[in-house]
Amino acid sequence: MKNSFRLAVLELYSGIGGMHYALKESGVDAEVVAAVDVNTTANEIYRHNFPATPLWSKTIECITLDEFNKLQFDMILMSPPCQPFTRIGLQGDISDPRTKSFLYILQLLPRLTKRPQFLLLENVKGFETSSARGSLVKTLKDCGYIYEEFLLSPTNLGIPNSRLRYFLIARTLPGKFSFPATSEILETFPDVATSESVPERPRPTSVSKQDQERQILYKLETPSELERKRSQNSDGSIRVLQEYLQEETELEDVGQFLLPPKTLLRYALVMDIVQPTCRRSVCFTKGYGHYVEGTGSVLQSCMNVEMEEAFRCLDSLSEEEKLKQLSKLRLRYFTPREIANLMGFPAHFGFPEKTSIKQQYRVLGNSLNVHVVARLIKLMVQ
Ligand SMILES: C[S@@+](CC[C@H](N)C(=O)[O-])C[C@H]1O[C@@H](n2cnc3c(N)ncnc32)[C@H](O)[C@@H]1O
Repeated sequence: MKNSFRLAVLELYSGIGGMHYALKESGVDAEVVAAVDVNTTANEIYRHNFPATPLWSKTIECITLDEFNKLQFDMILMSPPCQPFTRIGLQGDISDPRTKSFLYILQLLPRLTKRPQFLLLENVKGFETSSARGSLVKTLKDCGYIYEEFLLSPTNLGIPNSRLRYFLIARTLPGKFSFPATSEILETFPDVATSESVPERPRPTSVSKQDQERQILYKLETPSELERKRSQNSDGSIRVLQEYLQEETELEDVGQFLLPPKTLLRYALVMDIVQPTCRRSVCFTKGYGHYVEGTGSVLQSCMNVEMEEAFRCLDSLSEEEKLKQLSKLRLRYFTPREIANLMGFPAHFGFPEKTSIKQQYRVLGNSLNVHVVARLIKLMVQ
């Protein structure tokens, strides 16, 4: 029987349950009454971690109004497919078939016998200029909601990972948010005094003048990219990557995460390489571990060698010599567990034994930063 104080939550496009973890972390007294997703692998992982949650393995558009009404939910948490809105994609927006289920939800909202009090949506940067966002905002206004939009990244909370995403939180009138609502898209948390998000161990790493002078463009990077990375690494309000890494002794087979020779030779100059002492990493996407370029950072796991030394005069070397030189860095992929750490998944989150590493990267790349969403849920409800 439903506890009358506990909020009933509908988790749409539930994937591996990033929203569910965020809900738990938010401390809001709530229970997921149904999670919906069509992806078999994601659903197996969801079930593995939330065996007691009703998981509907079907497409959203085949769920009837009646079935939704029966759930009596107070909150919707959802991350609709983002491919129709990605800046590098075709931006099919509402004409992309993958937006169909989202438009179906917008049609249902005014027809529900009891409208949910709260709604949170996550999507990629790019969604804010889409027609889908226009339809969402119109529906919310027509249904008597107030809303606030955000463009946030885990770096806003001192986490050394970029994952800039669009978020919208909404609640029904006459309720109001605890912060002054604006018509702007907020790029920081309204309630986060900077000191609150600063982690315990920020030690600003100042780059010495001598080091700066030694920095040369040995990779295919523009001077402004290099400068951006340097300034991120010296931002003491961000934690260091080391805090999110596994001990190599913890890894069953570290060899499987080392970059294979072919990849080293082909992509060394375009990879985003970070060290454990860095305060940054780029967004991990679903192609991580499979494609190298633009899918996430790789880690230099041997620190006895300067990166600059490994890349010196690379062009003039034979393939064999090149490989020998680059191998000294022991470049490896972040493990799925390390990516889960950066994305805020708790230590007890796990994968069923049969989930391959490739599948783990894929579902994590599709998921979200739990800490960022937890903070937004709290902000929406309080
Ligand atoms: C961006 S991911 C959401 C990830 C999720 N928040 C998580 O933490 O893993 C989108 C998810 O929507 C699911 N999906 C896409 N279209 C769907 C539909 N029409 N009905 C149900 N699920 C759908 C995909 O299988 C995918 O898992």
